[in-house]
Amino acid sequence: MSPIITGDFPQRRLRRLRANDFSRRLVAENSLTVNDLIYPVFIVEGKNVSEPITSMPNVNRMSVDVLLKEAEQVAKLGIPVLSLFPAIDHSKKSLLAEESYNEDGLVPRAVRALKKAFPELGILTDIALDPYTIHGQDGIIDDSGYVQNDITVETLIRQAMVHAQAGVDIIAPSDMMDGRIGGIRAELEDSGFVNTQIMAYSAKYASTFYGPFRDAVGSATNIKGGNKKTYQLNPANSREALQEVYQDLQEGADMVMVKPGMPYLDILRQVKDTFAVPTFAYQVSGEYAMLMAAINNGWLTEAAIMESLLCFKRAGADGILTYFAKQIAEQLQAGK
Ligand SMILES: NCc1[nH]cc(CCC(=O)O)c1CC(=O)O
Ligand SMILES: [Mg+2]
Repeated sequence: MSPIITGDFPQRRLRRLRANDFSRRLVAENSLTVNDLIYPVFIVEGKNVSEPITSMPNVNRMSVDVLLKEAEQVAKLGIPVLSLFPAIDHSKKSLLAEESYNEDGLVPRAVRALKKAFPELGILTDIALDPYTIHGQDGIIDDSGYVQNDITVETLIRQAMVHAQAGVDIIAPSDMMDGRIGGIRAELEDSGFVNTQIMAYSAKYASTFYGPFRDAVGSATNIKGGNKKTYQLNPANSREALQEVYQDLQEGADMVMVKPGMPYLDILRQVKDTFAVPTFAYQVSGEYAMLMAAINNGWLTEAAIMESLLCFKRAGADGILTYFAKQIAEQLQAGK
């Protein structure tokens, strides 16, 4: 180790700087600010709808009118980005997921309403077919149930273009098909959307921690005992995650993401150190559910939330998608 940062007791008492609040703050290596937050929300059709999600306490599915009120608070708090996840009525789901590229669908309508009311608030949309397929898989399946890559990518491109036309700021493909970033980027360029940003869910693992999300968007019952192991990464792997990130960057991603968050902090650190690009982490629904369950039982205090988010910063995240975004922004604003 460098002599500059080593030193032996008692010349160097490491506890000295920890003795006061002022010096702990002064020497803190990382901090969380409101600028690090992306707030994921669930949307549904209807008016004045706000329905609770059992496995995600305090998170509701909102109709667009309710979302606009929520977005006003989000913008006031200074949260940079809101990310939209639709729960689609079962009658609109199909094998080919045609509703995913309906110009008058729930997501494009929500994007247009949000961009009109709050032009400064960044809007991110998820690109994947799972809210729109009857089986809950992220793509189009063949007779054996296998998710087919290339025809799925064609549909994802259509979905992305509909979102771009609605005015979305950030397109975030979460489907893990090969080549989708390149396909979407080429079509955006050809259509003049040169400044539409892409945040790629690059290192997305086949995780059980997405369970509560699948309840929230209503794909859980559809996917039944199924899984997404033929396209999402194996939790045993890390070298492969770097290859995924490399490909997405080569194909035109502006930002990359690691998902889930806390169980994959090692991947986050490796991605940041290897590529030095804007890198995000998703504190997913299962992580939210775990923390809320423990907090609501009195087994953990609420301070666990801030600690969990700070760990992402320490591991190299430039920002975090978290269902706690609004709550934490309020806490930060209050100076706590
Ligand atoms: N492609 C859909 C998608 N986009 C974000 C999440 C998970 C988010 C969360 O758990 O909070 C998922 C679920 C999945 O891949 O099954
Ligand atoms: Mg890939």
